[in-house]
Amino acid sequence: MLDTLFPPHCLACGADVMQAGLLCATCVSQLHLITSPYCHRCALPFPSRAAGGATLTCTACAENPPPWREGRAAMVYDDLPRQLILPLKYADRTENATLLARYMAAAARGLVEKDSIFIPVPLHRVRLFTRRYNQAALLACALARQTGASVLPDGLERLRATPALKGQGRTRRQAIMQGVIGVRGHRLGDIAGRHVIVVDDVMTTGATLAACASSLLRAGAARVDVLAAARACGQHEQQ
Ligand SMILES: O=P(O)(O)OC[C@H]1O[C@@H](O)[C@H](O)[C@@H]1O
Repeated sequence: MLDTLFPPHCLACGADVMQAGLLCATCVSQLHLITSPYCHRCALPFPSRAAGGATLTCTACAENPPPWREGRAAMVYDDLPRQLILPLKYADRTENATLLARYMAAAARGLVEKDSIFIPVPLHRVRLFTRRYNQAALLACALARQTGASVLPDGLERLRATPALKGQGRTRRQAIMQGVIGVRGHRLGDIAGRHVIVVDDVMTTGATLAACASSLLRAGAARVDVLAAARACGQHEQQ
């Protein structure tokens, strides 16, 4: 009945689909899912297994290892993921989180244990007030529903408002994120000794996820991994 009144549409292009919450076949074929081989620290796809060396680690991560243990991302951040993530972030298309989380859960296979906790990258309270929701928290909650692991949507907080990272290089992004993320005091007991997976929509340089991972490790998390819906790389790095 509802499908007759509101026929389901592809979440990216709007074409008719059989079931709500999905992509049409054409859009699915445009997704570049990140499958092996990729850098195990930052999820950067490698052109070949040999390119990652014996440890499957990219040069940037080998030279400057990130604070987290493993990094995964579901897809390359190119045109199609942009059509899902930007509306999720800026146009109230919150239903896109469920679909993206499905791809993220697949990318995180083998990483999520039943006692793992998903914690989203936090928004500053002013940004949260204007946007009314945190897109990373929606992804983390959908991941928890889909995997059976737990979620702490308010585990981390952004201690001060930061300028947009779009268009900024790695060094500037790291400087902007310095000391910006903290663990909420009332969540310290939930985090100490636990395996945490930090969740975000996009990983570009990893500066944001690194700030989160460092705070969680300082707060006593036993292990921190990171999981993004999309990994910006190459010509798609500016977002
Ligand atoms: O910190 P890096 O990985 O450079 O940039 C990714 C961040 O920049 C934001 O737009 C994204 O939502 C994400 O939080």
